Amino acid sequence: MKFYKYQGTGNDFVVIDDREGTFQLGQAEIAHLCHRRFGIGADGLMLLQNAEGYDFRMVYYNSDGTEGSMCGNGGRCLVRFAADLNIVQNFTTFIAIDGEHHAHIAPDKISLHMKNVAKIDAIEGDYFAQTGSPHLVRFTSSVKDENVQQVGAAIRYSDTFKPQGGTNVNFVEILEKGLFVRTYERGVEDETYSCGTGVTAAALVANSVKGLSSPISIQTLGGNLSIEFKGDAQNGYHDIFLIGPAVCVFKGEITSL
Ligand SMILES: N[C@@H](CCC[C@H](N)C(=O)O)C(=O)O
Repeated sequence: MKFYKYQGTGNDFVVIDDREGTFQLGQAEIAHLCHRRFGIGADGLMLLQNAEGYDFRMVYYNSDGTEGSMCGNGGRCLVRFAADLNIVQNFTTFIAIDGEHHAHIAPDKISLHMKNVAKIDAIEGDYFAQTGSPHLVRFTSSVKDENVQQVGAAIRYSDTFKPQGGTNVNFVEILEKGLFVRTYERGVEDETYSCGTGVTAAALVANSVKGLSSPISIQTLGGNLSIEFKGDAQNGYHDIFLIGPAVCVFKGEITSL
């Protein structure tokens, strides 16, 4: 089976062209391919499939092999893949697990339209937003000193989030210009270098609670992103764009599973 490897600010993905609809691997096999010792190594695996009325369908699996909710960086990488395959050029409309998305394509960046966010919830001193995936946002004065793995896992598996299948957890420091965000990702069960739906949640919460205005620059361990949006916490957020680089790293052939 032929595969491609893409990354967007260090959030990395195995990508498969499944327009013929022949992909049949199960959870254990997907987890194996994403394993960084025994497989290709990635935060997730994505399929690009045909979808009537759209340029393509995005199917996203976390690195543990479970089907994930929306992945913002994955969406940006799959748009780049569709452009590399010449399925789309400057603009695309595609369908993902959380509904329709469109994106603008430039050589150095993909601007991905994210779903509207109706509200921000305050939860025990933290904040929660659903940006296609569930995200807790915790402000901190020094994000580099946070134990993202340990504290993130404790929140992800806490009783508060258990009924809804857990949550992703973002630690957010306000910088002179923008935010520095580190994310514990559900389904990877570790910190990733960047999380698109996570930085989107962080930006909207920063607007709602700290008054930062659009566009908001985001620093992650894997590089820089930008979030544009309209609206506010009272009336909800719309026209939200996740903007940043997405590139093909290499391609190859899967020879054993
Ligand atoms: N890396 C992603 C988020 C992926 C979804 C998440 N792990 C989940 O299933 O909750 C992003 O860039 O948004």
